[in-house]
Amino acid sequence: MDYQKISIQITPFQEWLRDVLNAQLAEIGFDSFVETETGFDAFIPATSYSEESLNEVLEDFSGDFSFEIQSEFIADQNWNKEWEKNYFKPLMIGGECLIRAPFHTEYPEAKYEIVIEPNMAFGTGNHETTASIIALILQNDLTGKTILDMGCGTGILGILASMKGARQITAIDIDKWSYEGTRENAALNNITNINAKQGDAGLLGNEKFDLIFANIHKNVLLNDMEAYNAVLNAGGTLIMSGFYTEDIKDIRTKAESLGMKDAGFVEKNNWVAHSFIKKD
Ligand SMILES: C[S@@+](CC[C@H](N)C(=O)[O-])C[C@H]1O[C@@H](n2cnc3c(N)ncnc32)[C@H](O)[C@@H]1O
Repeated sequence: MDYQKISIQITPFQEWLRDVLNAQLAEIGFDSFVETETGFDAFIPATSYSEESLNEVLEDFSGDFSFEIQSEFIADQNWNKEWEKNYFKPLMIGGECLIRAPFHTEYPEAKYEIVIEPNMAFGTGNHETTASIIALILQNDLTGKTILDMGCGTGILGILASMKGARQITAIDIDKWSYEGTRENAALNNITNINAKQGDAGLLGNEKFDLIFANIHKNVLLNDMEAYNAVLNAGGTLIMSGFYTEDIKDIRTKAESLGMKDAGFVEKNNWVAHSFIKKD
């Protein structure tokens, strides 16, 4: 797929504005964001890009802020190179989980080493939401557990769960790149117990899980939480992420209305990963 890369510098720079713009641009089709010192780079499939829609989003803030915008067309075959060159560096989380690409040659040793082939799927550990869930997984023994990884992206969470002893992982993503990426990344890491599927909560059936990750976004979580709850074993944990601190109340209200118990949350740069336990 060809992509359009839009680099935006914000003056005066405000982190909260970067988060707000990322959320609003996601609504008009941008699907990946990379933070820069005074702004961010945003990526959108070239066929979905509309300069007019972008300007409409920025106009709302133009009274208080100015934006310097650069636009670059990235042909399909250049994407990996672009990523490799600029963004994806070996990353250590919690002192024991290293995430790297196959092309990295220098990296520290780690107890868990995850190799991710960068493509258009989300999930290299660089985003706060992924990093927070990885940190939570590292704190737990998953031996023998069954896992559902909703919105699996690169498959990174399911791969770590498998390395931590999970028995079987179902990984679902609505996006074809992510579904294919999860299969490829599982193979790259010699993981054989991840069953990747393309789709959404509509694919969930009778199979039950001990632990569910859903790092998607607020609206999908609110909409599909009932379906996640329905396939969670009693006493099992649902970890949701992909929303902001100010959204905790809505997420919690919905979870509690379904009979789940608040099991705490972690917060990183205003991004939240919230755990809930299904009552026995
Ligand atoms: C923020 S990424 C998370 C990727 C990875 N799990 C991680 O933690 O880094 C969200 C993923 O959810 C997928 N997604 C969006 N809506 C979905 C839905 N309704 N059901 C399943 N997956 C969805 C997107 O395609 C994307 O890959």
